[in-house]
Amino acid sequence: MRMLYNLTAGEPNKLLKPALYAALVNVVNLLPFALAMEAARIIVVYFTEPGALLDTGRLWLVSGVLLLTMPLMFAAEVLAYRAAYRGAYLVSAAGRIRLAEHLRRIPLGVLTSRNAGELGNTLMGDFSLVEHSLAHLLPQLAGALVTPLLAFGVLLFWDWRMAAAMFAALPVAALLALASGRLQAKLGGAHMQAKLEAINRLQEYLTGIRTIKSCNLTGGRFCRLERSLHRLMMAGIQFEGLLVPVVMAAIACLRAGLPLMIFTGVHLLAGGELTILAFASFLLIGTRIFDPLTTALINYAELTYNEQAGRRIVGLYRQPAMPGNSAPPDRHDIVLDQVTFHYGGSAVLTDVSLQIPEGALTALVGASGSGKSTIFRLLARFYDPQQGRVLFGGQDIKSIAPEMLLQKISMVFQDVYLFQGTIADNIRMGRQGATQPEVEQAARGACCHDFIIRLPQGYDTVVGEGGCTLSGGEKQRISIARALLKNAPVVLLDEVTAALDPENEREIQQAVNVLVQDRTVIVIAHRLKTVRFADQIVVLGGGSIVEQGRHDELLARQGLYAHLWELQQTMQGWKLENREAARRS
Ligand SMILES: Nc1ncnc2c1ncn2[C@@H]1O[C@H](COP(=O)(O)OP(=O)(O)OP(=O)(O)O)[C@@H](O)[C@H]1O
Repeated sequence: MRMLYNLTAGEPNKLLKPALYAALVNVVNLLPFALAMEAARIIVVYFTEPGALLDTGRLWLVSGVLLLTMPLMFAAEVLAYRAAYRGAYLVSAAGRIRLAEHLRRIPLGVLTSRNAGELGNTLMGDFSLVEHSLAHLLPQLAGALVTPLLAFGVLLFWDWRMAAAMFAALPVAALLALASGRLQAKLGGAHMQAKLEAINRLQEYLTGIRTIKSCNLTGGRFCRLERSLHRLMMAGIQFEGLLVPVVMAAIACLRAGLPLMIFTGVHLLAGGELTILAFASFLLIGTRIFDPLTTALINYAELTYNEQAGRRIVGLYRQPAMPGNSAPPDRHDIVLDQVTFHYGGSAVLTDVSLQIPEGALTALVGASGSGKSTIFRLLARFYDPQQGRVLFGGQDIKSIAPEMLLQKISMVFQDVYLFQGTIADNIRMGRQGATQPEVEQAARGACCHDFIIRLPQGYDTVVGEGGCTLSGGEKQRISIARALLKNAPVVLLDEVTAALDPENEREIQQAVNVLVQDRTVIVIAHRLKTVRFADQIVVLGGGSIVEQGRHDELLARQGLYAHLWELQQTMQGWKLENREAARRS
């Protein structure tokens, strides 16, 4: 039952209709066979019973009915085909959307613990295997079992000795099939693992191709990919090589029923315990009955492999979504109340308490790895803290629906991802349904209108994968335009001007100034001079808040902030001196 549940990606009820139709097809397909048997009986009677006449009237009737069964078989096949395909495509299409939706609602940590290639494979590859099982394998299996079961019932009634001989080897074949299922699960798991690793290596190779080329790593990196592809090949060979003999042995066992039945038939015939007609009928049935059973055996082996794909899908469905379904309040102050958080290892934040007033600019500073981005992730509820609370407008954010919370927050990161589509579409991601003038107004505010209209297709220029490439500064301004269009009351800003040329920096600073007006702003500052005028500066270190206050207060305290400030001032001087020295030499 669990296998069926997994194979249908948690929707076994969707299998009912296709399986019923498949069984119907198999029953209808028995009709010509039964009619042929009746024709054979009429002819045998004519030849074996002295003085018997050839019943041509009945033979005509049998032929007529046989003709009529053809459209019936056709109709049954079409119905079964449609039921199977529709059911399968509906399950996979709706399932993919449902899973993608669900992924949005589960903690980011669950997703980042898996590779993007692995998730992509589940959404596409695993659903394809489920689709194939639903459209072909399961209906075929259901149908393939109906015919022999029916036949066994009829034959048992007719002559139990012949029926028993015909199916004598079935239990051994069934045991071998179960063993092949186990083997399939084990080897199939290893094969799937090798496949996922190859997908991940391929993705790594393609994503990092620029770095690989620039570092001249082509040889080394290609080896990694080549090794994983080789492992995949070996896993495939092992999988097929070990499994095929077991499946073939099960099929051979099954087919051994035919000679067994013939021996029994000859023995009974010689003893006068079986008529020629019965023997001929058993022979006829015997040559046909093992084909569906062979199909069932092969399908079972394949289904065991596909079940793992279904199990991965069901496993993701079962990941609990983040709790909370109430709307966020209208207040926009934020509080971290004794927050402790870790990603699975040691704590990144320990007992951190922080008040972020509404409408104020709060800057987070500290050494690399001190937990600045982690605080962002907690505020946006990508993760929930293990201890303590994050309060948004006085309300615990665990009770707020994640997507409703995100409506209140705009985020601008250093790494901007542009989706495949036009520039207008990319800005409109801030607010779906925004009009073209609204998009342009946001672009003007973010100082990107001028460069956009200089592009060949203006706002309709395609960017992202395969599209036009924008510079880092241009991408950042697009992401600020998105945030402006979203018009959220809280802005999380990862210092976006780092590593930009002065012209870009000036434009972005201008755009940021528009974005942060009258909003609650939390900014991660890498260069302290950019947040000199913040309402409060929070200095992080060793997983907790080391200092907190305004720029001047912190400088006067002569603590970590003053030290960092001093360091950054010296760094600038050092660079200039060295350039000067380089010029002189
Ligand atoms: N997804 C993750 N899984 C495990 N550990 C993580 C994860 N993200 C961050 N960390 C670890 O948590 C610590 C804090 O990381 P975080 O990104 O919050 O620091 P940061 O102050 O923003 O650093 P930077 O200034 O370099 O961006 C680091 O030691 C980092 O290695």
